[in-house]
Amino acid sequence: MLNYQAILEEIHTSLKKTKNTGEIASYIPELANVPKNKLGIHLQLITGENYSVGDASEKFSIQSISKVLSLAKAFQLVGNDLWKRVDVEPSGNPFNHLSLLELEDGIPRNPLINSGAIVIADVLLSHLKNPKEDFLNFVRELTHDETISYNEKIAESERVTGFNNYAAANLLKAYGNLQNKVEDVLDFYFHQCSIMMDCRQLTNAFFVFAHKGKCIKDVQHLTSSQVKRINAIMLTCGFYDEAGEFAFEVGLPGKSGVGGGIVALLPHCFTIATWAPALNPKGNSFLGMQALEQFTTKTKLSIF
Ligand SMILES: NC(=O)CC[C@H](N)C(=O)O
Repeated sequence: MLNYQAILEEIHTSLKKTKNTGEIASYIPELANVPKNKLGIHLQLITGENYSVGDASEKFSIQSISKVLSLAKAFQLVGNDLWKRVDVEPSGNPFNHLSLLELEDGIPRNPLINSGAIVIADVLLSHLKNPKEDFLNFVRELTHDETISYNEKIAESERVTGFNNYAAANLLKAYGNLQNKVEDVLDFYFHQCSIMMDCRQLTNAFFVFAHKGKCIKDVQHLTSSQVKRINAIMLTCGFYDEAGEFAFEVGLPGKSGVGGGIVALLPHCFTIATWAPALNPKGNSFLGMQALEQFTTKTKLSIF
């Protein structure tokens, strides 16, 4: 039997000694206020045991990690029709690149790059009565946690500096792949990215992807086929142009965000979340990637 607590502590100790060459994302000014040296890891086994180390109970902005949750809600609402508007291929490009979007007639490569997530936001706007409220309720239902909320300051900070996302949304609109107003879709998108969670809450939220669509309280939210597809998209697209590297080093489906969070999972076994806000040049947490590499190497638990 593995001593998970001891393993997490070993990883934490070793990474605290590592020179952190990552940089905090400052293109969203409000994110730049977070101390660089934070490091938290939380592990939740499918059997319900929990293990924590470091700053695992401090909340941070989940940013692009929210794209998996919005994808899950949209997939639940419209099923396979979703794939008419967004593809499922890795982009091999940074999360905010637009060149492929133009080459491919306004169909984003996948739902986890910004343009793809903006299309998903548009789908949710068209299908939810009170989009921001209903989406937040979905996240709260998955986690059974009413304390999870948007961070209005971060959403506003991104709105006033989000020129690249405005460009993406306008391009999508020009190609006829947005039904709602650019401003409304982006308002929803900036809010979903601003959601605050700690590492433990993230392992609760992503439990559904490790447990055939059932959340921590055993309620079925997605079919096992939907979960299989979402996990495949996380594995191939969850880390943008570093998805190959993450599969190679860690070997788990997962998702990163520019707030410094990463969540990953082994189907039928566990979910794990890390938070270390300084990012590598590809926009993924510098220490978080290493923490997860060490975890799957030490435990020999990966999908491969
Ligand atoms: N990779 C990320 O976390 C990016 C999300 C961020 N809100 C953006 O759109 O730029």
